[in-house]
Amino acid sequence: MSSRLRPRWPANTRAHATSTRLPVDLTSPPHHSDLPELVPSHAQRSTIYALSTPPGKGGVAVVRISGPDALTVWQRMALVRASKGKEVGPQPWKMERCKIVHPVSGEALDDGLTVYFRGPKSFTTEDVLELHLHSGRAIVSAVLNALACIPSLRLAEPGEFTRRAFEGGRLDLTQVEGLRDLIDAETEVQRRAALRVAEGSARVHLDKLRQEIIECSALVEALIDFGEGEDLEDGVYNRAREHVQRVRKHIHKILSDNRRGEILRSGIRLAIFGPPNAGKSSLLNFFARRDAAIVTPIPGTTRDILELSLDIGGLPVIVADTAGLRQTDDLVESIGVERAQKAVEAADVNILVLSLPDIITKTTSGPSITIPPFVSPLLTKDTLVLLNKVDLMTASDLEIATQALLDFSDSGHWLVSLTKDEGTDVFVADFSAALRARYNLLQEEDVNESPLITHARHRTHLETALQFLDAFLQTPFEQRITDDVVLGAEELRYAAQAVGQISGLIENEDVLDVIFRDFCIGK
Ligand SMILES: Nc1nc2c(ncn2[C@@H]2O[C@H](COP(=O)(O)OP(=O)(O)OP(=O)(O)O)[C@@H](O)[C@H]2O)c(=O)[nH]1
Ligand SMILES: [K+]
Ligand SMILES: [Mg+2]
Repeated sequence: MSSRLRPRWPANTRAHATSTRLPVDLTSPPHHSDLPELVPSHAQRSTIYALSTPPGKGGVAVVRISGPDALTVWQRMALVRASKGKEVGPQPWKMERCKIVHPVSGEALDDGLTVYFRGPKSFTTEDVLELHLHSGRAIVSAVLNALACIPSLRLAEPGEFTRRAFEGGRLDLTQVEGLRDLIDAETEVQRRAALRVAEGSARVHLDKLRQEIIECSALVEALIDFGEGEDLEDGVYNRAREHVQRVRKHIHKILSDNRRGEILRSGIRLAIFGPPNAGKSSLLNFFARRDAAIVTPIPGTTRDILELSLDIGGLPVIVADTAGLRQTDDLVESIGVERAQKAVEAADVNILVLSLPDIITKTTSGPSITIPPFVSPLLTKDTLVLLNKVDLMTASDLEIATQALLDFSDSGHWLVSLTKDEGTDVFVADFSAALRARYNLLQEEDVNESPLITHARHRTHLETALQFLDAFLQTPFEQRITDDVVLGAEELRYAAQAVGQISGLIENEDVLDVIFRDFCIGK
């Protein structure tokens, strides 16, 4: 065996590799084991506590305690009536009625319930105690103050319970994000998608992907171990190459998802646009079911963009009402028109509102539709079109108009009267169906096909992985022999590492801090 290749991961290969060949410099060192140690020693851990339910008056408040002294807290603060012959101690995973008392004075603070979760079978994987109290300001603050009297305890940081669950290996980072998205979910679609991720759908998928890359790198490493100089088996190398090509294709497919997961998580950006007085603000108010925007018969009423986060047919949609598009000398209005154009370009979905009587013209050769000049540049094949004010049309005019509309829009158009509430039911049903179709949510079950990328962070790491795989594929076999097979294996390792980072393997502290900071205290 070549002595140059014998040490599998010489300390200097990384420096060589990152400075000359690799597309991205990952500052973390290459890992020898596939699964870096995630579980830190619990020995020096402090015991944390916090109120885990919203503060204020209510049925129940839950104070959560996690860490090595959870049991001590039970012993000092939970007064259980001991039945004869029974040993007094918490029965793990069972709710027990007790008096909650002050650990120093012994004064009764509340009559409540406790549950003791013995680690590692708990949310944080540590010993966890839950105190279920009556929810009231004085009760909760008395109990929190009492806990503060136990010297080894401290108040939890935001998201610290979840962070411990992550560090204990109970959740990977996608599950942590899924859990946060679940709590933040405002629509059915968001709730279902987040629940799937929290349950580990992305974790499983990514784990498999990472394993596949590791298998590729094992094949290449086999060459390093057994290859004899010029006689390296090209069969093995080609097998690895084919395998890498498959993985590359898979990642590429995940990345070409039209940002579906991210859009569903943060909301579909919908811009309402059209000429003045078409009924754009009326449409926003219709979606919102309240008078959110000013509606008047004066053209140019809306000047600035008005955005609302709404639930439309179970989908999260951020709806923007915009200024009517027209040529104007009014400075304020012209800024509004400019903003409207930008909003249309930035939106995920656009809906054009037109006043039907205003766009139908009767010519000698029959009726025709005229799209106002300011509007037509923004009209694309994906634009949805709402033809409003049908109540102002006579039945015969409407029939003529319908004929003229046949080939009007690829993505669908609807005839409505927003003031008379005509055609609006069909419109809402069709409109949300069109959105669902666009985001692959045709059936309820399709949500179970939850998107893999729900955060920009995931996309970044997958793109990095793709770059490493490409770097590997760029070098042909012949060059590998004379060049450096170790480098090829390393490129694959970096790719595996990048995928692993999505799950939180070797994610850096700053990134973790940002992710957990968005949780509230007690979660
Ligand atoms: N007859 C009739 N009038 C309508 C209908 N929808 C809206 N209108 C009226 O049309 C006028 C303009 O409506 P808006 O919602 O303010 O129109 P807009 O497109 O937001 O107008 P700008 O903000 O000025 O660009 C108001 O007087 C509405 O009451 C409809 O279906 N039928
Ligand atoms: K108006
Ligand atoms: Mg308006």
